[in-house]
Amino acid sequence: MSGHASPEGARAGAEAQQRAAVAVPAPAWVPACPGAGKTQVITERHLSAPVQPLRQGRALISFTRVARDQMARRCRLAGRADLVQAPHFIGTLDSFLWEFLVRPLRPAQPAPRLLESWAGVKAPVQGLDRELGLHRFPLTVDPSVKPARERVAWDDLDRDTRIALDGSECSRSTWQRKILETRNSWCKQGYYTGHETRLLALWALRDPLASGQVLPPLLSRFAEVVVDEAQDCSAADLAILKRLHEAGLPLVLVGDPDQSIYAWRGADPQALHAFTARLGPAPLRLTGNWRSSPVICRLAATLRAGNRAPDVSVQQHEAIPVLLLPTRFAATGSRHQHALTGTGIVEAFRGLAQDYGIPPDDCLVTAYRYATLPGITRERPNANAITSLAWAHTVTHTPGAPPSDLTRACAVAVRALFGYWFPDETGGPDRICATHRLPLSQVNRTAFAFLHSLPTPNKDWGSQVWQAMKVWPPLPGAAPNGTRGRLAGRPTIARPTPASGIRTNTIHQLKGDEADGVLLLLPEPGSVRRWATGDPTTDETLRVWYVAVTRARRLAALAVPEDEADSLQSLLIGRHVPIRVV
Ligand SMILES: Nc1ncnc2c1ncn2[C@@H]1O[C@H](COP(=O)(O)OP(=O)(O)OP(=O)(O)O)[C@@H](O)[C@H]1O
Repeated sequence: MSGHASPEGARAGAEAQQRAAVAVPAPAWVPACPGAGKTQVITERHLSAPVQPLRQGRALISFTRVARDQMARRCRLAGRADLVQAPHFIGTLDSFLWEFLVRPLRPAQPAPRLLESWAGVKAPVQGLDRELGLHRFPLTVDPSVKPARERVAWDDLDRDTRIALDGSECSRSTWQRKILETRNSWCKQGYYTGHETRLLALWALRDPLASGQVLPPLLSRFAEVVVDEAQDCSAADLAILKRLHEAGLPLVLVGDPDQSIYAWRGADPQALHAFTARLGPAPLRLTGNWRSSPVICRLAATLRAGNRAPDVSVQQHEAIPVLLLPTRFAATGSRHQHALTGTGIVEAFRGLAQDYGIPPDDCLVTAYRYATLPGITRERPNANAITSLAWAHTVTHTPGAPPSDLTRACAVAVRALFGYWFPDETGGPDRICATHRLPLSQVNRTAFAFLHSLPTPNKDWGSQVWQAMKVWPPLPGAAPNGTRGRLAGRPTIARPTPASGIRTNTIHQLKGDEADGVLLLLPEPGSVRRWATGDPTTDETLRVWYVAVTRARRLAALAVPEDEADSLQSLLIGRHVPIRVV
């Protein structure tokens, strides 16, 4: 679209690209820039399906439940609730593989269940010199060997788990054996997560007998499978998709390789490139950015591989410069200080955004790591049980907490109470409820009331929680046994921040999101050198920053250590990015 000098030309060009992507026959590869309207294109493609009942459907696959819900909502809003139901399918890749390649081959009893993570059940790895939850050990699949090999992703352990393991006398291979043993025993009880789903899907597609069972129903059900955010596919995901493609399932992959930020979880840009090259005659590119201003498109171009020209900004023509905020970073996020005014960095950003007419609820503050974000209380993914419960407690005392957080908080409390009330039962909460005929609504109400009644987390919270657990009226069937189920340790409590009205989240959590104003915190010393000299092809951190700045519609702001501000300013001026140091 580089030939479209006028705004009208740019818009017409971007619209033509979108129309072409809506209509391209499968198999196809649609690489798209940030803000290209990928979700829009995929939904339009789906909405173009005839209204009469179809023998075959379309599957729309995404990586997050948020994206899934968004696509389903758009279909309903367009008056096409039929497109959300069979023979169509809208869901995550995990649930698609589970539904069509894995579950049909599992024994009917115990009823197979797909868990979001092992954190959903009480699954301790026991028998070694310390006990750690199974969910703390990420597993990966190597699809290049047959049968596909799995292993613990030791490099991806969180800090707490690494520290716990460093103190263990047992070797990594002993741990791995125990971890896989524990996992296998849960699979025998019918529980699986996305990892086992991939492993079993690969096996099913490679085994002639199994694939003879699962492929024909899949091929007859779907005329097309569209995969959104294809850059997030792991090597195992791609191996599965490749098999499906070879079996004749028409695939459309849509994605932005520059936004590939899951290498740590196995995403493999090279494998994606090799696979998509075989998909269609030529990629169908979307190069118009409907979200961001030209200044933001310029800024983003400095963070991506290949020195390509900035994307065309389709509908935003305001020239708010990039704001550069020299910052005194502190060890905790809530103490970061704006150097010029001495106020908190979020407060400073809030004022600046307001000067441009952007209200706080249209702003986002983001950083690579939770730890460096101003500390709204968030659920840490691998926290120990007492810290998770402290998080859950905070959620129930936060006015306007999002419903998804409340649901999770309730689940954390159910796990804690069930651990004490049903210490001998090995199944997940769903199975315990079924065994004791406990209605889920009653369980949730009880857990919520218990959580709400707890004192504010403090250093003696562990014993206070324990006292509260012991006296809370138990549900029918409860059989506590001594101190089993007592939550050990002290909670790690996030520092509450004064309500700024601004959303904060890590960049990985912001995928697909957008806001008028975005502040990216870059507290790590050396960030500017990395920006200037790093190669986004190999340096994932630069791609993560790319995702962050491309969330912004009108205003992008960067907080960097005071002594690095000058170099970032020169770097951006050298790349023709309008900038204002504030
Ligand atoms: N044809 C269009 N007309 C008007 N607005 C559009 C059009 N296409 C997309 N948009 C808007 O542009 C913004 C970006 O779209 P969307 O979120 O679908 O992009 P995306 O390709 O998924 O981006 P990313 O990968 O960066 O998350 C949205 O606000 C969307 O409503």
